[in-house]
Amino acid sequence: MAIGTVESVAVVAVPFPAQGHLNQLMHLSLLLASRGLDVHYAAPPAHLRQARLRLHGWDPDALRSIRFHDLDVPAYESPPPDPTAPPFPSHLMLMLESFAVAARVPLAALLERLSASYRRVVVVYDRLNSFAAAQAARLPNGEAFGLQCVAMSYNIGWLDPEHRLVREHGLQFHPVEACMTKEFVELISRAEQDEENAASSGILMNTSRALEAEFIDEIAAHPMFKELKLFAAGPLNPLLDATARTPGQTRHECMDWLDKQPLASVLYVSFGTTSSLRGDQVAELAAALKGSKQRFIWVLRDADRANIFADSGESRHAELLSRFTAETEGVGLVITGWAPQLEILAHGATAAFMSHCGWNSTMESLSYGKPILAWPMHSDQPWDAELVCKYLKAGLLVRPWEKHSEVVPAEAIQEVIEEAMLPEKGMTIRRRAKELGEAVRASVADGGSSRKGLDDFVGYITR
Ligand SMILES: O=c1ccn([C@@H]2O[C@H](COP(=O)(O)OP(=O)(O)O[C@H]3O[C@H](CO)[C@@H](O)[C@H](O)[C@H]3O)[C@@H](O)[C@H]2O)c(=O)[nH]1
Repeated sequence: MAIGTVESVAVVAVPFPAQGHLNQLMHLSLLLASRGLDVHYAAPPAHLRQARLRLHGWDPDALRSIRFHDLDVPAYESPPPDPTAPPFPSHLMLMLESFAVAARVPLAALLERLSASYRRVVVVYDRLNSFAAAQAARLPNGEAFGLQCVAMSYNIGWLDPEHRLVREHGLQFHPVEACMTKEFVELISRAEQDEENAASSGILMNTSRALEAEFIDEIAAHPMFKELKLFAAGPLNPLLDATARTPGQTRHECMDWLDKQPLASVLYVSFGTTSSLRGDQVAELAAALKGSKQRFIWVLRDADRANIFADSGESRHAELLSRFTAETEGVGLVITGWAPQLEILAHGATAAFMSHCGWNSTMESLSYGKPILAWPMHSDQPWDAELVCKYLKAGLLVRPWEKHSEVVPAEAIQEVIEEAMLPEKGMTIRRRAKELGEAVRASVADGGSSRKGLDDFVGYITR
């Protein structure tokens, strides 16, 4: 597509500044750039750096196909997470509030500049950043689409926790106020209001009909959504092949260890980038991993700070770790830095994923056909755990949400690990996850529903 002519279309991606969101718009941006579109990705400087540094599943050279723009926001505090507090990442709120207010001005300036040289400016904003839709609406040639970064079925429960589909499938939608802070519920409500006022054209969904077809159809018919164009185009995360290698990237040392393990023998344990386990819970999990005698890779890190570069990288579990790694040498690995999650999940030696059920981890695990040992921590995660365990039947619950303020004892964790990992016991969920993995991969292949979703989106914005 020609650059800088009035004939062309510019896509401007405006991610919410937290890892689980930065990466989804980054994957989408790279997919759109690979279709020849001019893609601009705008975020505060530290978050641009973070998104590029933690790019996964893509050759880093692909980043050259996107133009990055700083959305300068005033300095914000970047405190460490408090592992003794409830697990919601409240330490990010100062930055998130400051971003929502301050990013409007530099974004408006960027959009005005682009508006003058492109036929159409398409703003794809994270739905938590609906202020960006309002900025697009001010342009004579602007159009806005929201990116839904969580499960589409989550919207059903949010709109109506007693919805027919929730009831019919025997699912439970836990009240949002019980899963996140009041401040964050307010932030979401403001975003919803902004989105409604800005009259966005539609929503792109990072989900696949292979997982959520009936929820997607229900949303499409809902009065709040039926005027919108909906495109289910997920998973946006790259699907690596069986070699589990990302072209152009240096392989993490844990992959050499995985190469030496038998097929489907390793449990991968990680809780994403917004949860920190209490010290006593870490000790119980360590005892369960050791007691289960299963091979494992455990990513033991605290939640990200608002500015990840303000973190020294030191682990508060150094003492436990030195003992634990000696006791489990040869059986497992602990990673305290950034783990190559996509490569680990793609690898044939990985059998299952103990996860907090962030939507990325859920999609990534299922797209690689790996069952989930679900241990939700906050926000949409309790719903994702319901979806995975009860609806898709590709997981086991480690801890029901009702017990979220309790420490889960080692015996209970170990029992679930054994159920999932031992050949005869875990067979059902492993088989089901494999089937889903195949269906998800088919949906992004030629002729698949998610491939069509992305094609339709590109066709629409370049009309
Ligand atoms: O060492 C690590 C740790 C994480 N990841 C990646 O980081 C992302 C983490 O995202 P996710 O699994 O969604 O967890 P969170 O970071 O907790 O995500 C936040 O954002 C999600 C999308 O909105 C929500 O579903 C979650 O509830 C919310 O906590 C995934 O792509 C992982 O592959 C790595 O590659 N290496």
